[in-house]
Amino acid sequence: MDKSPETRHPVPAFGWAARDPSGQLSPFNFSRRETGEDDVRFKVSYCGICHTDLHCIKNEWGSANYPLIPGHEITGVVTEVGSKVKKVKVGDKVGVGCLVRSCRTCEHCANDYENYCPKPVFTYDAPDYDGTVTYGGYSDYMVANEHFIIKFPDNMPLDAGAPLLCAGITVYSPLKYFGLDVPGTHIAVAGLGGLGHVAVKFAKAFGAKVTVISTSPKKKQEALEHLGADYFLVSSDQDQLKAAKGTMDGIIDTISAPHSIVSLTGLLKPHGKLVLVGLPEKPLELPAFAVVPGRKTLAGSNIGGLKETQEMLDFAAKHNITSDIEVIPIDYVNTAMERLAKGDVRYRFVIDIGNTLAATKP
Ligand SMILES: NC(=O)c1ccc[n+]([C@@H]2O[C@H](COP(=O)([O-])OP(=O)(O)OC[C@H]3O[C@@H](n4cnc5c(N)ncnc54)[C@H](O)[C@@H]3O)[C@@H](O)[C@H]2O)c1
Ligand SMILES: [Zn+2]
Ligand SMILES: [Zn+2]
Repeated sequence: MDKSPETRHPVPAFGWAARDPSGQLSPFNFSRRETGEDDVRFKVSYCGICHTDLHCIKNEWGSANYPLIPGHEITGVVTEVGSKVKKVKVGDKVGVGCLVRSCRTCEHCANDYENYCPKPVFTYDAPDYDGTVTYGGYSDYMVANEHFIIKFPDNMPLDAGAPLLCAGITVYSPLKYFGLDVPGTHIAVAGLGGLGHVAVKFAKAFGAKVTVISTSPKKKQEALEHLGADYFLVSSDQDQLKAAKGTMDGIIDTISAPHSIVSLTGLLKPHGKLVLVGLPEKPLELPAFAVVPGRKTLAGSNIGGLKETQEMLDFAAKHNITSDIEVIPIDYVNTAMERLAKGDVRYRFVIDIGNTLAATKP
């Protein structure tokens, strides 16, 4: 097989790629496949910057292959559909999240959990079934099988809606699955970044009482007044942790860096559930005493299936939930990554691909 990214497929494409673990992104010519009979092609309008993009371009999980075009919160407008496509038509507003293929035959795919398929193809830096590598949404056009296309409701904006395709579903899915979507439940959200701030919005929409757990006291006023959280807890404040001990039904842990599990499980009621969605690059320490007394559950959750992603987006549209975003041009992306590493973003960077990418083409 032709290994050159530029000529591997018939359709020329352009994006920004990282070339090595410095994570610096720069213009990159590559190629995409033609629109197959089950495929949808769309012009990318916006792409969110997930912390996973940052972990990946810097090879923090040790699995990166370069050149790597990140981006899995991708929205745009359909430009071409294959002959068998029924879901959408040219001109429709659509999105693609973290997955672009799965086996579609295993028990997990059959149960709409493509995200737990043993043969998933992630949207970037993943081997596709034809042996080529996937490239993400910091690029001009996307092409994907219609099953992996999410339809955008009319009132859901393509910019502030984009982060829901990863951040949104990643927190919505565990709230539902672990029974934390019940009115009156006390939920904590640990880490108030891209995932965390939408977790607060979904938990409030489910009728929960919400505590934000953050390292930064500076975020308190905004969490309470703007995001609608009920309480705010500074994770380093032992007195506050003590006062909140044993009060929570569930915690969605979105923290991207190594941190203490035991100080979080201590906040749970007996039978409470701590659900990890953040993916720090180093192992977390788990003393048995964190979960055995009180029969607590420590669980994980990874994005969501396609049916649930559509359900999440429709729910968000109905409840006016979008991400709080800072829209940036593509040539700001390296600065945005530095700021994201420091937690300096309210709360998601979204790249204006549609209006800024083409001008950077060499
Ligand atoms: N499981 C999944 O399906 C999934 C999906 C998307 C992202 N992720 C992972 O989730 C994590 C968060 O992603 P994001 O895009 O929201 O990142 P983000 O950088 O926007 O948010 C992370 C937040 O955690 C805060 N934080 C760091 N250390 C903390 C501590 N000790 N206590 C409290 N807060 C702390 C940061 O200040 C930041 O606000 C990343 O590791 C990412 O890779 C997982
Ligand atoms: Zn993501
Ligand atoms: Zn499968």
